[in-house]
Amino acid sequence: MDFHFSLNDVSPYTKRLTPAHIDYRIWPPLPNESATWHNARIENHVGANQHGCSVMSTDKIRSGEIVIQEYPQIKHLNQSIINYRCSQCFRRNARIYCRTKNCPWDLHFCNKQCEARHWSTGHKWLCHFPELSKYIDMTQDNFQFHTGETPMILKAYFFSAQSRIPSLVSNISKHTASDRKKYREKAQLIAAVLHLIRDDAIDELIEIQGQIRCNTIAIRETNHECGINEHLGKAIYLSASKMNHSCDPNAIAYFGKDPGHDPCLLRVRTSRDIPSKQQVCISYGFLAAKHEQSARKNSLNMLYFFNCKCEACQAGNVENPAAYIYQCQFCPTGRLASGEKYCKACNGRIDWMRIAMIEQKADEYVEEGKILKASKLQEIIYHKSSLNWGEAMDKLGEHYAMKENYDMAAQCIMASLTAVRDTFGATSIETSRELKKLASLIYINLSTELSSLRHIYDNAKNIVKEAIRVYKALGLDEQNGTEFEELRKMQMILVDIA
Ligand SMILES: C[S@@+](CC[C@H](N)C(=O)[O-])C[C@H]1O[C@@H](n2cnc3c(N)ncnc32)[C@H](O)[C@@H]1O
Repeated sequence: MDFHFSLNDVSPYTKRLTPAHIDYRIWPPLPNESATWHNARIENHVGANQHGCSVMSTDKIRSGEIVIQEYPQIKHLNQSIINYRCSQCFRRNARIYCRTKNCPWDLHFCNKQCEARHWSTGHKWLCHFPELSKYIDMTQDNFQFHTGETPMILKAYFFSAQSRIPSLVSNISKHTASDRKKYREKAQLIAAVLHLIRDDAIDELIEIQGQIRCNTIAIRETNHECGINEHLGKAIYLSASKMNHSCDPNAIAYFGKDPGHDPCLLRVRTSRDIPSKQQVCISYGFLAAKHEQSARKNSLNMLYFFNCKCEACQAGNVENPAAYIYQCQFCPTGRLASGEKYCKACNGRIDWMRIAMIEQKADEYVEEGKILKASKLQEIIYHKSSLNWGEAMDKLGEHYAMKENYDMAAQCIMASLTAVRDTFGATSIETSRELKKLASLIYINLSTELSSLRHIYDNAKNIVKEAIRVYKALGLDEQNGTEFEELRKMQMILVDIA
């Protein structure tokens, strides 16, 4: 990456400020945003198979309980939305400018309080340095995205007058040589512009970029009306960042809506019951149910610099449902991964040539929009618990729904729900989506076919009830309020009909 800025460029600016002015002690302390764990605590493990700190349950935790709610210690709004989102609270409709005329950072705020808070927690200081915004942050590549923009690095550097974020891992020795070179270049430029006087400033600024890269959480907001998941920015949560990754996580991190609708408030909820003294883990984006083990390992190594030792990976021999998509040609139970010569259940020799031909023809039909024909072929080759079968049934369900045949559509989504539930578990985001779809279809059916009402009525009641349970267990009742309200209304109407 080119910074378009050399150290020679620094001198005209640094003349304006002496090292004493820029000494780190004048940076305002950041407010302490630490959070409390419920039925869990951070423990420090030392040992061969351990990965530093982790979060352990101190008591039995029930599925759906919130283990932590936390505001970020350091956050940064996505550069592409600074014109309409508040740089302090990330809310929409930001119209107030920074108090400095011609603020080099071009920030917007939703009200004077947000502007004042941003000003007093570092912006007052950054406003003196147009060169930091113009030269260092002008490149918007992936590298910048991962390491954090200059304000984030500086807030971390001056955090509580310490020189790096306390106790966060950086795994710096595992980052690639070329990335470390880029960290050094950026650290040198920052140190030169700010005239940092500490001998170890450069090393600390490098370490911080590693810490940001290994611990930042992307803040997202889902607009449920149009289904868009907007990336608002990134942040460091000092307590939640102690949670390790698992490819089969027992907790989910999300940005819920608190009464004040703070888009940056992070919540972590358990997605199944957790016995006492067990690790509470989230997923950093890779799931055993969805991604193959080698792909997960490679991605985690590349993005976060660790070799995953979660229980799902340790088990090793656990069959990855995502890989076992085919149905044995001879027995109803056999489930096969691509290329396996024999079925483990009946020992039958598999004819892969035939499977490949059927699959290719089915794909052609899908491309031509002949969904019904495609599904007839897919039914022959895909296992009924596989996601491929789930997707096929989803498409067919859509096809019937377009033709207003809601009964058939509901039957297809029921098959898709079975595959998704078998893959991701009964209490999972994926299952909740299928349940919601199915509840809506059965509900429409209920209102359009009053004559055959009885046979679908019980079904509707059970599906809506199950959807409500899953939404509550995963915190989707708050996170996805509009949909939850719809389910609630359906439930009330179903009771009235009875
Ligand atoms: C956000 S931190 C989690 C807390 C960290 N264990 C600590 O001591 O602060 C992420 C780092 O923890 C370690 N880690 C997390 N999950 C892991 C896993 N499943 N296997 C091995 N190391 C893991 C890696 O070093 C990773 O970069």
